[in-house]
Amino acid sequence: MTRTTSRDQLLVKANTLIEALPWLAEFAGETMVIKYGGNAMIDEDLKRAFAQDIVFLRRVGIKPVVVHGGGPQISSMLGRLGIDSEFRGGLRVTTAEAMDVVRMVLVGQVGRELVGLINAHAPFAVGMSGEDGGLLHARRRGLVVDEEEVDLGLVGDVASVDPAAVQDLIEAGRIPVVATVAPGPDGQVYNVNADTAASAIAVALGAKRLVMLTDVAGLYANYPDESSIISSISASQVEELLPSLESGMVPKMEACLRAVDGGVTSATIIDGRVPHCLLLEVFTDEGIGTMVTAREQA
Ligand SMILES: Nc1ncnc2c1ncn2[C@@H]1O[C@H](COP(=O)(O)OP(=O)(O)O)[C@@H](O)[C@H]1O
Ligand SMILES: CC(=O)N[C@@H](CCC(=O)OP(=O)(O)O)C(=O)O
Repeated sequence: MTRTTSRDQLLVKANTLIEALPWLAEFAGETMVIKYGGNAMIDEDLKRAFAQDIVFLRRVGIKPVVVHGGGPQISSMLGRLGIDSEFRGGLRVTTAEAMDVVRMVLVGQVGRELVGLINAHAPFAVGMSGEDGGLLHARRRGLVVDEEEVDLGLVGDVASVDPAAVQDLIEAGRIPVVATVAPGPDGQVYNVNADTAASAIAVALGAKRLVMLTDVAGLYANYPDESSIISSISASQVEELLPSLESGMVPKMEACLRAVDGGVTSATIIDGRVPHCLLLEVFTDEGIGTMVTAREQA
């Protein structure tokens, strides 16, 4: 067989690999929490590319922990079952009936699918939920809109994280894949927003990075004005922007803030619609998406 790749093409390939070199050194042995949003799970090729990226991280000595969402998948199942649901402040108002569906879809459907996609490469992935090994404990989450308390039903905030079960899996060379439902003090299971849970888990694990895949190119200062995309922003600047943000971006930016305030070096949102976005973010100099960094020192 004759080789058809030109010398220039070979050079581009070699340069791409070499560009990764400092990042491989920087992140080897570090824990990275990757939040995979339901809106980024749009087609089979993208999901397979995501699984490849996760296995890539693991193969180069990074310790990936996947925390997944599944909002659109939950909405679709609720629709099929004829159960209404609405969002307030980016959070799903969750009745007891809806909670059964949330748990079924996140643990039994989305989580299973991701485990299968990763394990098509090697048997690394182990699925779990916030209920397993006491990973997450929830408390009822309140929301105030226009100075009025909104009842979100069975929506939980993270009260505490016990990362031991996740650490055991990491030590064994596994990749934990976490669905974000969690028990409360009353024994009731709560629906925890996946951004919120990913951030709390990243802090508890002392993760180096939190990376969140979603369905936009990043944070826009003035959404959806494309020219207002932000590549890097400090936690204090995010805090100033928060009151002007809408829908799913509110819990997402709050989660980024909590992560960097809790010691995670950076929290980045990236465009999950771009194939291999995770590799591009972690192993290229420019990265993609919006990186939230620690507050400026006073
Ligand atoms: N300022 C903003 N910048 C980017 N996206 C925004 C902004 N304000 C609101 N959004 C919305 O937030 C959505 C992402 O949040 P969400 O739907 O919760 O995603 P995911 O399922 O990935 O967690 C985007 O699709 C976009 O419609
Ligand atoms: C309280 C709350 O809103 N929970 C989310 C949990 C799933 C999630 O967060 O999914 P994404 O990451 O895909 O948005 C929900 O019910 O949709």
